[in-house]
Amino acid sequence: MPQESLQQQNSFFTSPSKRGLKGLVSINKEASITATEESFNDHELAQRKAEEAASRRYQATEWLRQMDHVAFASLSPQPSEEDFSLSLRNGLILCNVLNKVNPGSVPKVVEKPALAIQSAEGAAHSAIQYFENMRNFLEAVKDMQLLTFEASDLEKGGSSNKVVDCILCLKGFYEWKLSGGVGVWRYGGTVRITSFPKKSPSSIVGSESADESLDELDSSQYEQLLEFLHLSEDFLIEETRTANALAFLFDHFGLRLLQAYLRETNGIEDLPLNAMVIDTLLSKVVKDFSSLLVTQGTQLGLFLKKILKGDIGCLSKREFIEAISLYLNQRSSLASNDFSKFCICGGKRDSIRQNANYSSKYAEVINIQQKQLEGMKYFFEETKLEVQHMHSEWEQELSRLVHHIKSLEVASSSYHKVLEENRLLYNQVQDLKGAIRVYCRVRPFLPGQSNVTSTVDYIGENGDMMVVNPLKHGKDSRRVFSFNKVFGTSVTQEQIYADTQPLIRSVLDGYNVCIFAYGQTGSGKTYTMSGPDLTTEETWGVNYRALRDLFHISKEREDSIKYEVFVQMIEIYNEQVRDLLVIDGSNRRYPLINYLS
Ligand SMILES: Nc1ncnc2c1ncn2[C@@H]1O[C@H](COP(=O)(O)OP(=O)(O)OP(=O)(O)O)[C@@H](O)[C@H]1O
Repeated sequence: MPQESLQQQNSFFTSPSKRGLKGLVSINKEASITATEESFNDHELAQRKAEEAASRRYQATEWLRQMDHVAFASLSPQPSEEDFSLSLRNGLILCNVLNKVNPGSVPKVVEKPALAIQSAEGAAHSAIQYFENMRNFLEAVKDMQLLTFEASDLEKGGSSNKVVDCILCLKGFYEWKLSGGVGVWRYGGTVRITSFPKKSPSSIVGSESADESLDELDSSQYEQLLEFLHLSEDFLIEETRTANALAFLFDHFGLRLLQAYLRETNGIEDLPLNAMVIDTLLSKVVKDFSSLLVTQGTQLGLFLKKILKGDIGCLSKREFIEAISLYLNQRSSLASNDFSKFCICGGKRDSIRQNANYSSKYAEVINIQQKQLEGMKYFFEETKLEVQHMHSEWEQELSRLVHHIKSLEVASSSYHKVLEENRLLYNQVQDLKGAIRVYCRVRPFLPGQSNVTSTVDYIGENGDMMVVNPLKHGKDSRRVFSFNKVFGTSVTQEQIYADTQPLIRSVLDGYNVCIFAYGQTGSGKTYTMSGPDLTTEETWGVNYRALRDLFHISKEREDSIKYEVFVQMIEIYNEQVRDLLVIDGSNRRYPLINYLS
């Protein structure tokens, strides 16, 4: 459908690649519109075109009325085509509006409201009187490379559509400028390419509503079209850079803002950062970024006007470009103007554009580096604080440890003192008990000796023992012997060792101790000193129990004292000393030492 095709063409602001393609697409669609139009009812089509033209005319009129008080007074909100042309024919409204859009474009405007007689009869006189206005307006518009029209288009039989196109184009340019002049601009839904050939046929560039169909394109227009498409490619490259820079700026700024929200918004940590929350935050960021662009554009405009000393009201093109260069240099030196290169639209002199690009790129690099530096500085400060904090914590911990160690030292020295005292007392007790102690153990009868009568008559608690000699009579038959202690036949190995054990500890405190068994053959010396069964701990004799305690105590004291234990086991038999630890059966004579641990 033709209407749909037009809507599709009018409803985009797409990526550069899509826009690059659009030049071709729009022409093809216009051709298809022309072909399809024939199948439509002529009347219906004409009516629709008239409605569309009227709608665009009202749109242009509304804007003119907003921009200029003369237009407000002389133009009705919805003028007929004739009234519209008549009101604009003297060029006064157009010049006034153009000077507002681009101050100084028409330096001299013939302004005699009294003579602005709005009547069909006075049109010729008015056209002559204000011919200068119209000429100046058309030249200025052409200089600005906007859509233009012929003066005759405002006369009877002329095409007011071209005039409407020119005004809407001017409107689009004005709005684009107000929003900061970034990138490309559009009017009536059509992207305006800001790059033109030296002799640009501005009347066809981007003019969707032009009445001409593809069929009507003559060869020169076709060449112009090809030139336009070629230039579109150049523009495409330039615009891709612009788009990349904008994408970078947005990413940088957007992510910074997002980061700031996440850091500074209270209670955000309670929110689950799911896709919906991220989307919401990002849409807020996008909104902020958009408003920043608009604000920045407005401020830029104000700043430029200030630099240009707006009260002068007019400057030559060269002066204006010089002022922009000056402004860019100032902004570059401040290293904070990411948008500077977009302030100059395409189509200007190459040298100016290159300077602006270099300046802008330089500013961009400096800006990025400065931001990185700021980030590093911030990070450095944070790390420094962290290190200082850790340092003070370590110092506190260290002083606590030093204090603790000192108190331990004090406690340790006291402990050693007490321990020493304890040892002294202990060994004094052992001395008091007697340096030489003699114990007597009575061996039970061996199996098979049950009929024999024991010679031990009585064993006293104080170490006395009475022995009966059946071969003697009277007083001589009984004799009493005194020992430190007498152990009866039922005493266990453990009980025997209990009286010996304290002496083992004295050995480790540096006292000399000697334990030996004495008695006739078969009296139980081996039984008492070694024990009948080494595999059973219960039956261990004095030797093994003493060694076990020695190793146990030396283990307990290993942190403070290191003991070396040597063992030797000897037997004195028939007045000969023999080594009992020799295992080859040679019974080598003393001294021979075996090292145990
Ligand atoms: N208190 C005891 N209870 C039970 N049996 C014992 C006791 N003392 C010794 N005997 C037993 O008496 C026997 C002789 O003991 P043992 O060999 O110890 O004597 P001895 O003095 O070492 O002899 P020798 O001097 O000839 O070596 C062994 O059979 C031993 O088991």
